[in-house]
Amino acid sequence: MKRVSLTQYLVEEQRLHQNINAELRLLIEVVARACKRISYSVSKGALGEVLGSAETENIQGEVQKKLDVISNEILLEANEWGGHLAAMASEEMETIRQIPSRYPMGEFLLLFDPLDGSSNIDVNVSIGTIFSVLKAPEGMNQPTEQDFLQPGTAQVAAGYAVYGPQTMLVLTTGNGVHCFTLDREMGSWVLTQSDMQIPASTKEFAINMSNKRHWHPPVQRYVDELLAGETGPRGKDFNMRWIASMVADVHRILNRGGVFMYPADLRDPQSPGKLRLMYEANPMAMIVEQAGGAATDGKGRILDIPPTKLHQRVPVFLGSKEEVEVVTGYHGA
Ligand SMILES: O=P(O)(O)OC[C@H]1O[C@](O)(COP(=O)(O)O)[C@@H](O)[C@@H]1O
Ligand SMILES: [Mg+2]
Ligand SMILES: [Mg+2]
Repeated sequence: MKRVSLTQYLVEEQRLHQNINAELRLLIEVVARACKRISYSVSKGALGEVLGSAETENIQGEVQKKLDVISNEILLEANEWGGHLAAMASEEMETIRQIPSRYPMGEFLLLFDPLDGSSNIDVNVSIGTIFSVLKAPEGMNQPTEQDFLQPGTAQVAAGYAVYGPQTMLVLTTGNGVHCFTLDREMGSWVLTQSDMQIPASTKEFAINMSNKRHWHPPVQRYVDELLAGETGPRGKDFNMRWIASMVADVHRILNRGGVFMYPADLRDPQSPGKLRLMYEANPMAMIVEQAGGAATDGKGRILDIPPTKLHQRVPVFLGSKEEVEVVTGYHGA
């Protein structure tokens, strides 16, 4: 097998499509290097004293795990001196992080969920890192939070690393979705899947069923029909999977299809769901669409949502196109 490294892929992509300039390539390489470091910390577990709670709270009011904090620090430190970024935003930080003035300011904005699936850290189940890249507005002096509030369609790149049995990096720069596997001996990312495609139809769904009694009627109806199986209105049996790490659930769907749902529910009518638009929904929606799938908030395309705040939450329905269309249709879209 001819081995293609991440750098070779990025250089070739620029040669063919002119969509990854040197600054963007550097940014992606720095993020990938940071993910490699996070992967090493994750794999050390108790030996590296990285498990357990940090006993601090993040801006979302969630108790942080040590690895949430460590991963956030790794990504901040790796990116602040690179010269490719104007500023960063993280699920774990209240507001944006400027690049220190001693470093040159670059043309991109980076957003990340440094450690996705925190509840799985201490039980050795797949977790990940999600990132999104936007262009900084032209002529900007010091970036502000407002500069980050761009719709998902404005993303120039999105990706995630999944720390599972293998560590993988899944990336899109708007020209298909490609997967790189970390070769630990060589310390390099090797292209192992090109042009990943999500099958349009599926017999698998992913949702946290324990919230069923709180769901809105369209979600109740949709999932009841799936559960009714072969003799129900859908005429086929569906299987269910729920890992509780979005990265791992989306990675499965990219590989064999499926529909992933995290709806808003009746518990808190003010809260539009659990997942965060800027760090989770937008980058995953870009990846899923680039792989031929669909991603909506039940009403419309996630990538078209105009963000109003950095830590905004949204309902999410994504994956195999036919199923996303059915559940979105039930919301009256
Ligand atoms: O525990 P629940 O309610 O099933 O939620 C699981 C969801 O929450 C998340 O873990 C949120 O991510 P964080 O760990 O980054 O907060 C998703 O990855 C996952 O899909
Ligand atoms: Mg997350
Ligand atoms: Mg997280």
